[in-house]
Amino acid sequence: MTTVNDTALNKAAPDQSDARSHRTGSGTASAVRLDGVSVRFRTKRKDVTALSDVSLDVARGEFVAIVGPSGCGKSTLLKLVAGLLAPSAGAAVLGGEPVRGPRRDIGYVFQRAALLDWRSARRNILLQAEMRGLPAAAARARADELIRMTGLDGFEDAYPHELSGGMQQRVALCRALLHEPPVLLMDEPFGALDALTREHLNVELNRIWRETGTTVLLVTHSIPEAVYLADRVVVMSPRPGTVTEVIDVGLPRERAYAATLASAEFRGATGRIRELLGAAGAHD
Ligand SMILES: Nc1ncnc2c1ncn2[C@@H]1O[C@H](COP(=O)(O)OP(=O)(O)OP(=O)(O)O)[C@@H](O)[C@H]1O
Repeated sequence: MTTVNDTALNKAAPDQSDARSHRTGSGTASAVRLDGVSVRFRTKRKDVTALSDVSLDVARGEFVAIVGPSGCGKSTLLKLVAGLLAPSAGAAVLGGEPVRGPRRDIGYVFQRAALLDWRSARRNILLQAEMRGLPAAAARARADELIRMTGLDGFEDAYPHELSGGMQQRVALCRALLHEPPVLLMDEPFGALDALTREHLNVELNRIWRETGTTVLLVTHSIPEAVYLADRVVVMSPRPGTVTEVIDVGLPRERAYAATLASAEFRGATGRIRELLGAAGAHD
């Protein structure tokens, strides 16, 4: 398994993981792969098949968004990649290595920032380094870089209650990126924010993704958010979740917000996704 010591705070990490990463049949480096994955939950009352035969190949540096009706297994899919869940069938492969348990070479951002109230923004970010036993000076330098990148300068010493919801999510994003994970998993990270803040954070995330070169898997309920941010959008069916279609957005990676939303590619992709989700009876 790739450990944090292999990659953390090491500028050369992406190249190293490239050397290790699995090569697919087409010859592209694959950051995340799901091979015919199914997940079945057995509880006392009933069995639930959350995912059924899901296959997906995400290239290094790619941004993939996942949309689908509530309960179709989107969070389950991210947990599989993180190694927090084992598949009932099939396999997840991360950085060329089969996922056999919790992986440390990922960053995870959830809907709620889950910051520690008694720690400042900077010290919440540095928690990642403390938990991983990373060298303190390098971690502080990286935290400062991320604080600048996310526009949190001036708020480093503020406590969570002194930060807006959007700022708290920025802190959570910095914490998830501190150890320079090759793969960032985001589960509805902006779902609790107001529309304007969400828009700002979409623009920032697009820039941060381009600057860091991190592979991103984003679960979202927002079709415009998925299309604005992603190279490809995976549309899933109602439970048991399967891949209905993968939409290639076909936009350049650098995306001015208003111009992107007005583009034919954006309208085409959002229209197609609405059609697919509508056909599944899952979306207005
Ligand atoms: N630990 C668990 N035990 C039993 N069932 C579970 C467990 N985790 C998830 N499920 C079930 O698996 C299905 C998929 O859940 P999951 O949270 O992945 O869906 P989702 O697409 O992320 O939903 P939402 O969009 O509402 O967040 C649901 O029916 C859920 O009830």
